[in-house]
Amino acid sequence: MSAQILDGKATAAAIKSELAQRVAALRDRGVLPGLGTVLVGEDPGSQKYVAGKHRDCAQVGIASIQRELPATATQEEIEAVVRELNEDPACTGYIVQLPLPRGIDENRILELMDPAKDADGLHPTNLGRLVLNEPAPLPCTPFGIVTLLRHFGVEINGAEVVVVGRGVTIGRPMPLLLTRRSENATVTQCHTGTRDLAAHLRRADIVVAAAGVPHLVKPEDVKPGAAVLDVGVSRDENGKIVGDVHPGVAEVAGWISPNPGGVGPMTRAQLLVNVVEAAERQAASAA
Ligand SMILES: Nc1nc(=O)c2c([nH]1)NC[C@@H]1CN(c3ccc(C(=O)N[C@@H](CCC(=O)O)C(=O)O)cc3)C=[N+]21
Repeated sequence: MSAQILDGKATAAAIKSELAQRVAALRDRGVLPGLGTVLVGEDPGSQKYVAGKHRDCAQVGIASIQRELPATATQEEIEAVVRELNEDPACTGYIVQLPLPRGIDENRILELMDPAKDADGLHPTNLGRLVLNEPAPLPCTPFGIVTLLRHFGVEINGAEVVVVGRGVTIGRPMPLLLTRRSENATVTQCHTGTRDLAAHLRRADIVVAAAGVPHLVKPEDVKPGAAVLDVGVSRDENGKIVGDVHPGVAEVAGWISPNPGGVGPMTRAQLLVNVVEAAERQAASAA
């Protein structure tokens, strides 16, 4: 038996076609959503992701505002671009592509962003709102994972979930989303300090593997029928994506997200959701 595929590419396409209608309605009211991206340095992976985001924008009718700085950019130069996007009415939402070059204070950059334009949901005010159960743009990857599970009818309510990883973009916010009353999961967060990862994994109905360790989740550690989400995007020597989930897991799991084609496209789709919702709110408060 082989796991059912949590097809992020197809699900993202469905979300994008719904968003295209909402963007058309906004444009009829004279509002044009615009996504800004700030890319610092020449990392080929980051360039590829940012290019993908602008391609998605074109598909749904969102304007693209691209800002690129060299790897040698200073803290002050990056902050100047952030201030410029905060002021630019054409930019209704934006992201600063992470990681930033060494020596740059990432948190200070995130904090400087206008939280109303935070398309990633990573501004401290918006992460705080998530903790406080207040409406806010949600971090795109955790949001995309919840949407993907819902789309395929994977039961989240009452599920035992193991999140592997404690990074700021996925590992830390993921349990906050999953433990809301609307999701109602029980979550264990594992990380490099976890004594017996396999023991936790074996009990999980849903595994979110976001450690960035190639093939960390092995077939023998997965409960038969579990849903396994592969968030890792390590690269092998040929530049090919290697996930956190061993390919053999597909023979044990009930559902598995392919990588590529799973969580990545969902992340991008939820980014567009955040941009459109920010534009809708900005239009409502201007009216
Ligand atoms: N401020 C910020 N926000 C982010 O959302 C953010 C970031 N920084 N830094 C880097 C990570 C990485 N990330 C990905 C998004 C889409 C794919 C994606 O769509 N991947 C395709 C394949 C792409 C390929 O083949 O390289 C797929 O999975 O099918 C991957 C990775 C967003 N990130």
